[in-house]
Amino acid sequence: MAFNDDKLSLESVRQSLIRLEDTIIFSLIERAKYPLNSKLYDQNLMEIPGFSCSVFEYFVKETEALQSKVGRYESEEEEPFFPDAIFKPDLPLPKPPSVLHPAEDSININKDIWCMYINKLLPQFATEGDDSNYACIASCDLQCLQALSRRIHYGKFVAEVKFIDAPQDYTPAILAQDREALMKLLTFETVEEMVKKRVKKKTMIFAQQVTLNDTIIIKEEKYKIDPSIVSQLYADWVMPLTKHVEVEYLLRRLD
Ligand SMILES: C=C(O[C@@H]1C=C(C(=O)O)C=C[C@H]1O)C(=O)O
Repeated sequence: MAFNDDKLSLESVRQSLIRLEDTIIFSLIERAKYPLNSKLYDQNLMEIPGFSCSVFEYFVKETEALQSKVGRYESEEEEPFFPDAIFKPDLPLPKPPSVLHPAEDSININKDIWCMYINKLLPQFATEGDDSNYACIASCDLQCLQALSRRIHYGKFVAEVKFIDAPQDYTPAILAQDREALMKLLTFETVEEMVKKRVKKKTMIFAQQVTLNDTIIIKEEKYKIDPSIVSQLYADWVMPLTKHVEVEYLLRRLD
């Protein structure tokens, strides 16, 4: 994404984050087609030979194992949800370029993203019920989780460009391992306000019911997903977790 450009810049990284908003909103709209289907996430629903987990966890482990063989996790933009269940790629594909400090490898907050998504976010927008569409729903959930994880771990790239642009500002706080000072330095409240507003506006557009008559229905109850849930998701989780990743990366930037 941003590093396909000649030069990694805060502008190019922010453009990638803006594009990722579309991916997140569309994947949530897809998931919202289905009811909650809570059995999918039940750890004790059934015995899966060789696994001791929910059907969804089994689906994610097996999918990540396959995707790892084709090199998904060779990219600095991708983090697995189950790092212990992935493989080294078995195809001789070229590796994406590396632009981050090697310490990036130690930062993976997917456990927090998983808990937030299943326990907090899904119940807000998935209707109660069970339609037995487990495989389709698991696939939608994984799309949502991968998009959210990519966006949040993109904080590593944001932190890298911020450090490169102003090492004199960040170095003292890194040497002092001062999380609070780093958080203050990397926070741009006006940008965050714009993100929340843009995400709400995009959801209002993408989640409309489009018909062939001229009247586009924009009543709140007709949106495929409530736009305020998505902007709240950004305010409460996506941006704070992105900043958490930024701080964690910067703390290790001079290792
Ligand atoms: C990602 C950035 O860092 C911080 C996090 C933001 C976000 O998650 O959208 C926005 C502004 C900053 O407070 C950025 O500066 O663009």
